[in-house]
Amino acid sequence: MIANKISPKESEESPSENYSSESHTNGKDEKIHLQADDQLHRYVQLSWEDVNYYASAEGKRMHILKSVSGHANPGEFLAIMGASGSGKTSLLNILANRVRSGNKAEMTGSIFANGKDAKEFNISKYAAYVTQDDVLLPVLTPRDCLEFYAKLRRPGTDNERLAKVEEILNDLNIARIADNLIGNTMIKGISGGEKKRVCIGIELMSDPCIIMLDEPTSGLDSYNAGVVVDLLLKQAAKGRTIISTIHQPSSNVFKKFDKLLLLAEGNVVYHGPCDKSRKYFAELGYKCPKQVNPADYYMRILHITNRHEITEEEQGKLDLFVESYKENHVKDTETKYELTQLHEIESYHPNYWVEFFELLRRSVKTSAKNRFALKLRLMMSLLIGILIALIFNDLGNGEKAIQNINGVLYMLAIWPIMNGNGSVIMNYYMERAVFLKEHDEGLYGAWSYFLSKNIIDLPWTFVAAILTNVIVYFSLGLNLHDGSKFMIFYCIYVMALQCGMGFGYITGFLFSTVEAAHAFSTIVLFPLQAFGGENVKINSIPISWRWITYITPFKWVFQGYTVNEYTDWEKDCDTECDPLEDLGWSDQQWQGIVGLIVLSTCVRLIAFFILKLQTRNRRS
Ligand SMILES: Nc1ncnc2c1ncn2[C@@H]1O[C@H](COP(=O)(O)OP(=O)(O)OP(=O)(O)O)[C@@H](O)[C@H]1O
Repeated sequence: MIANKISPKESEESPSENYSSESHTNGKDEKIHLQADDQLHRYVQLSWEDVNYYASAEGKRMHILKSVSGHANPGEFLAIMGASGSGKTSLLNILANRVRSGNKAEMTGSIFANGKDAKEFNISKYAAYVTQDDVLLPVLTPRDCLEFYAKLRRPGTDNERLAKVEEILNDLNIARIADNLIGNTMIKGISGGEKKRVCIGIELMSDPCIIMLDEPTSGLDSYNAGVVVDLLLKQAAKGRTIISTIHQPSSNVFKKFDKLLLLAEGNVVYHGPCDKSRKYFAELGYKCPKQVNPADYYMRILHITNRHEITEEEQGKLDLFVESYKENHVKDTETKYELTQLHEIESYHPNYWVEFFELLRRSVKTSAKNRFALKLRLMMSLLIGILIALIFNDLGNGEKAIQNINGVLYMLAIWPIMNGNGSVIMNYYMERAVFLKEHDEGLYGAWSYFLSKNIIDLPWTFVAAILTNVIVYFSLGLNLHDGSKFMIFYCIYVMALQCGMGFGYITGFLFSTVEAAHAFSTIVLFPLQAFGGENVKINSIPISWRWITYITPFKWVFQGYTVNEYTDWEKDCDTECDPLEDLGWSDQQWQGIVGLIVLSTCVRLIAFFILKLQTRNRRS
């Protein structure tokens, strides 16, 4: 075999943009050439030199990767193996350009793609990354997922996109289950191996030259692990470069890998053909018995019980492996594929409206397919309506009626705000991981996502509101002076739901766990209820605290309801009572409504600002 090392300088000097020199092969004609006019169809050899990675945690600086060098060829499957904590994922993330040097982490070294320094262009345009967790929406089908990605990642006509979806479904052997729900622990769906194939399919949608995968077989039985590896080998056979971290492969799976990179405590201890690894370790005095899985054997000999207190024996073994590798390793970058100079390519980006429309379409699908959530929401609205109607069954007359009506109206102010807030938090956390992944990948922007969420919320708020409103309003006989009274009441209720949802978005976007979001929204909304005008009269709130009445949605909703109810009120009242004056506000209907609109708008703008800030921080 011919060992060679090609510097980026050499490649730049290459006259025909062909970076591979004649010395690569016995003759140029043996190379597999690029398909004509297909810019995406590049064969990419990734190599990395002297990569060091340091990270700080709890005041300690750790040297995670120690002068790691290596390469991955097009048409080959490179498996990165090593004990837990050896640095496999760190290396993969660095190669995928997912690690930035900063306060807590520092990375040195160079990465080249076909000889060109990856700092000079964005390697992620050529590479796809499949995370260890399957980040998918459980209520969609594999076809839904692929079609969504096809729309946002692929140029061309709809027919061409659909043809690509079919091609990938067939390639990955998931056409048979393409219309089944993906599922999760609550919803019965496709198997773990099939989910992993959907994740790979999603990445194939952008025709990547390199596919990087973080432990794609973890959690799968040996049969399914074999299926996933076979499918990846099929992709390698098309000239793609496959780099994958692998945890405990079976012997059957192990022998399928073309190349192996073994890490121990951040050091490379073997990098070369997988089938030659047995011989290599045998020569060092560590002969893997015939009937033993080499992957298990290597893990055993490389195992370190406690990396903070390495024993002498462990250190001796580690030194032997590291030094032997340094002395004996011969770099073999020969490949049968034509390697051309890479340059920055423009990824396909549809305009905002396409992003928005596709997100909206997906939200409609997820809402329609999530029948349980839909039924639950409707049942809740119905039950709350019936409960309030039963509790306030007899409103009475005079001052008693005022007290009861205030009570029922205040409950109808609290419920939609709390309900809107809670439902948004629950919904957002169900899809948060998917949103963040897709946004990080640049599939769509925060604006398209936020707008689509706000639009999809609308029909639900109208339906949920009408159920509760009709039951309560008519069974209790609230003000029916004319038809507009009910409509105003209904609109205020819908706006209250919308405002509550806005609060839900703020807390959802602020916190990374659903528990923290619920706790925070309770801490904020609960005290705000006290300033709504029913518990403590506005006039008796100290002046220095009165500003809170402007930012509490409960007050604006309650004011809107009460003005609507008590103007043209037809209940008997013995005393000279004026319920509105008593509450501390005028009979101007517009005040409550305008207050609510302004507050809802501010809340949504704040939510969007937080989302934008969070997503921008993540991307950078
Ligand atoms: N940003 C970071 N901050 C602190 N420690 C880190 C960071 N990145 C990696 N590490 C530490 O570096 C070591 C290697 O991590 P890495 O995830 O790369 O290992 P791994 O071989 O993939 O392990 P596993 O197989 O368990 O996933 C671990 O001890 C990990 O805790």
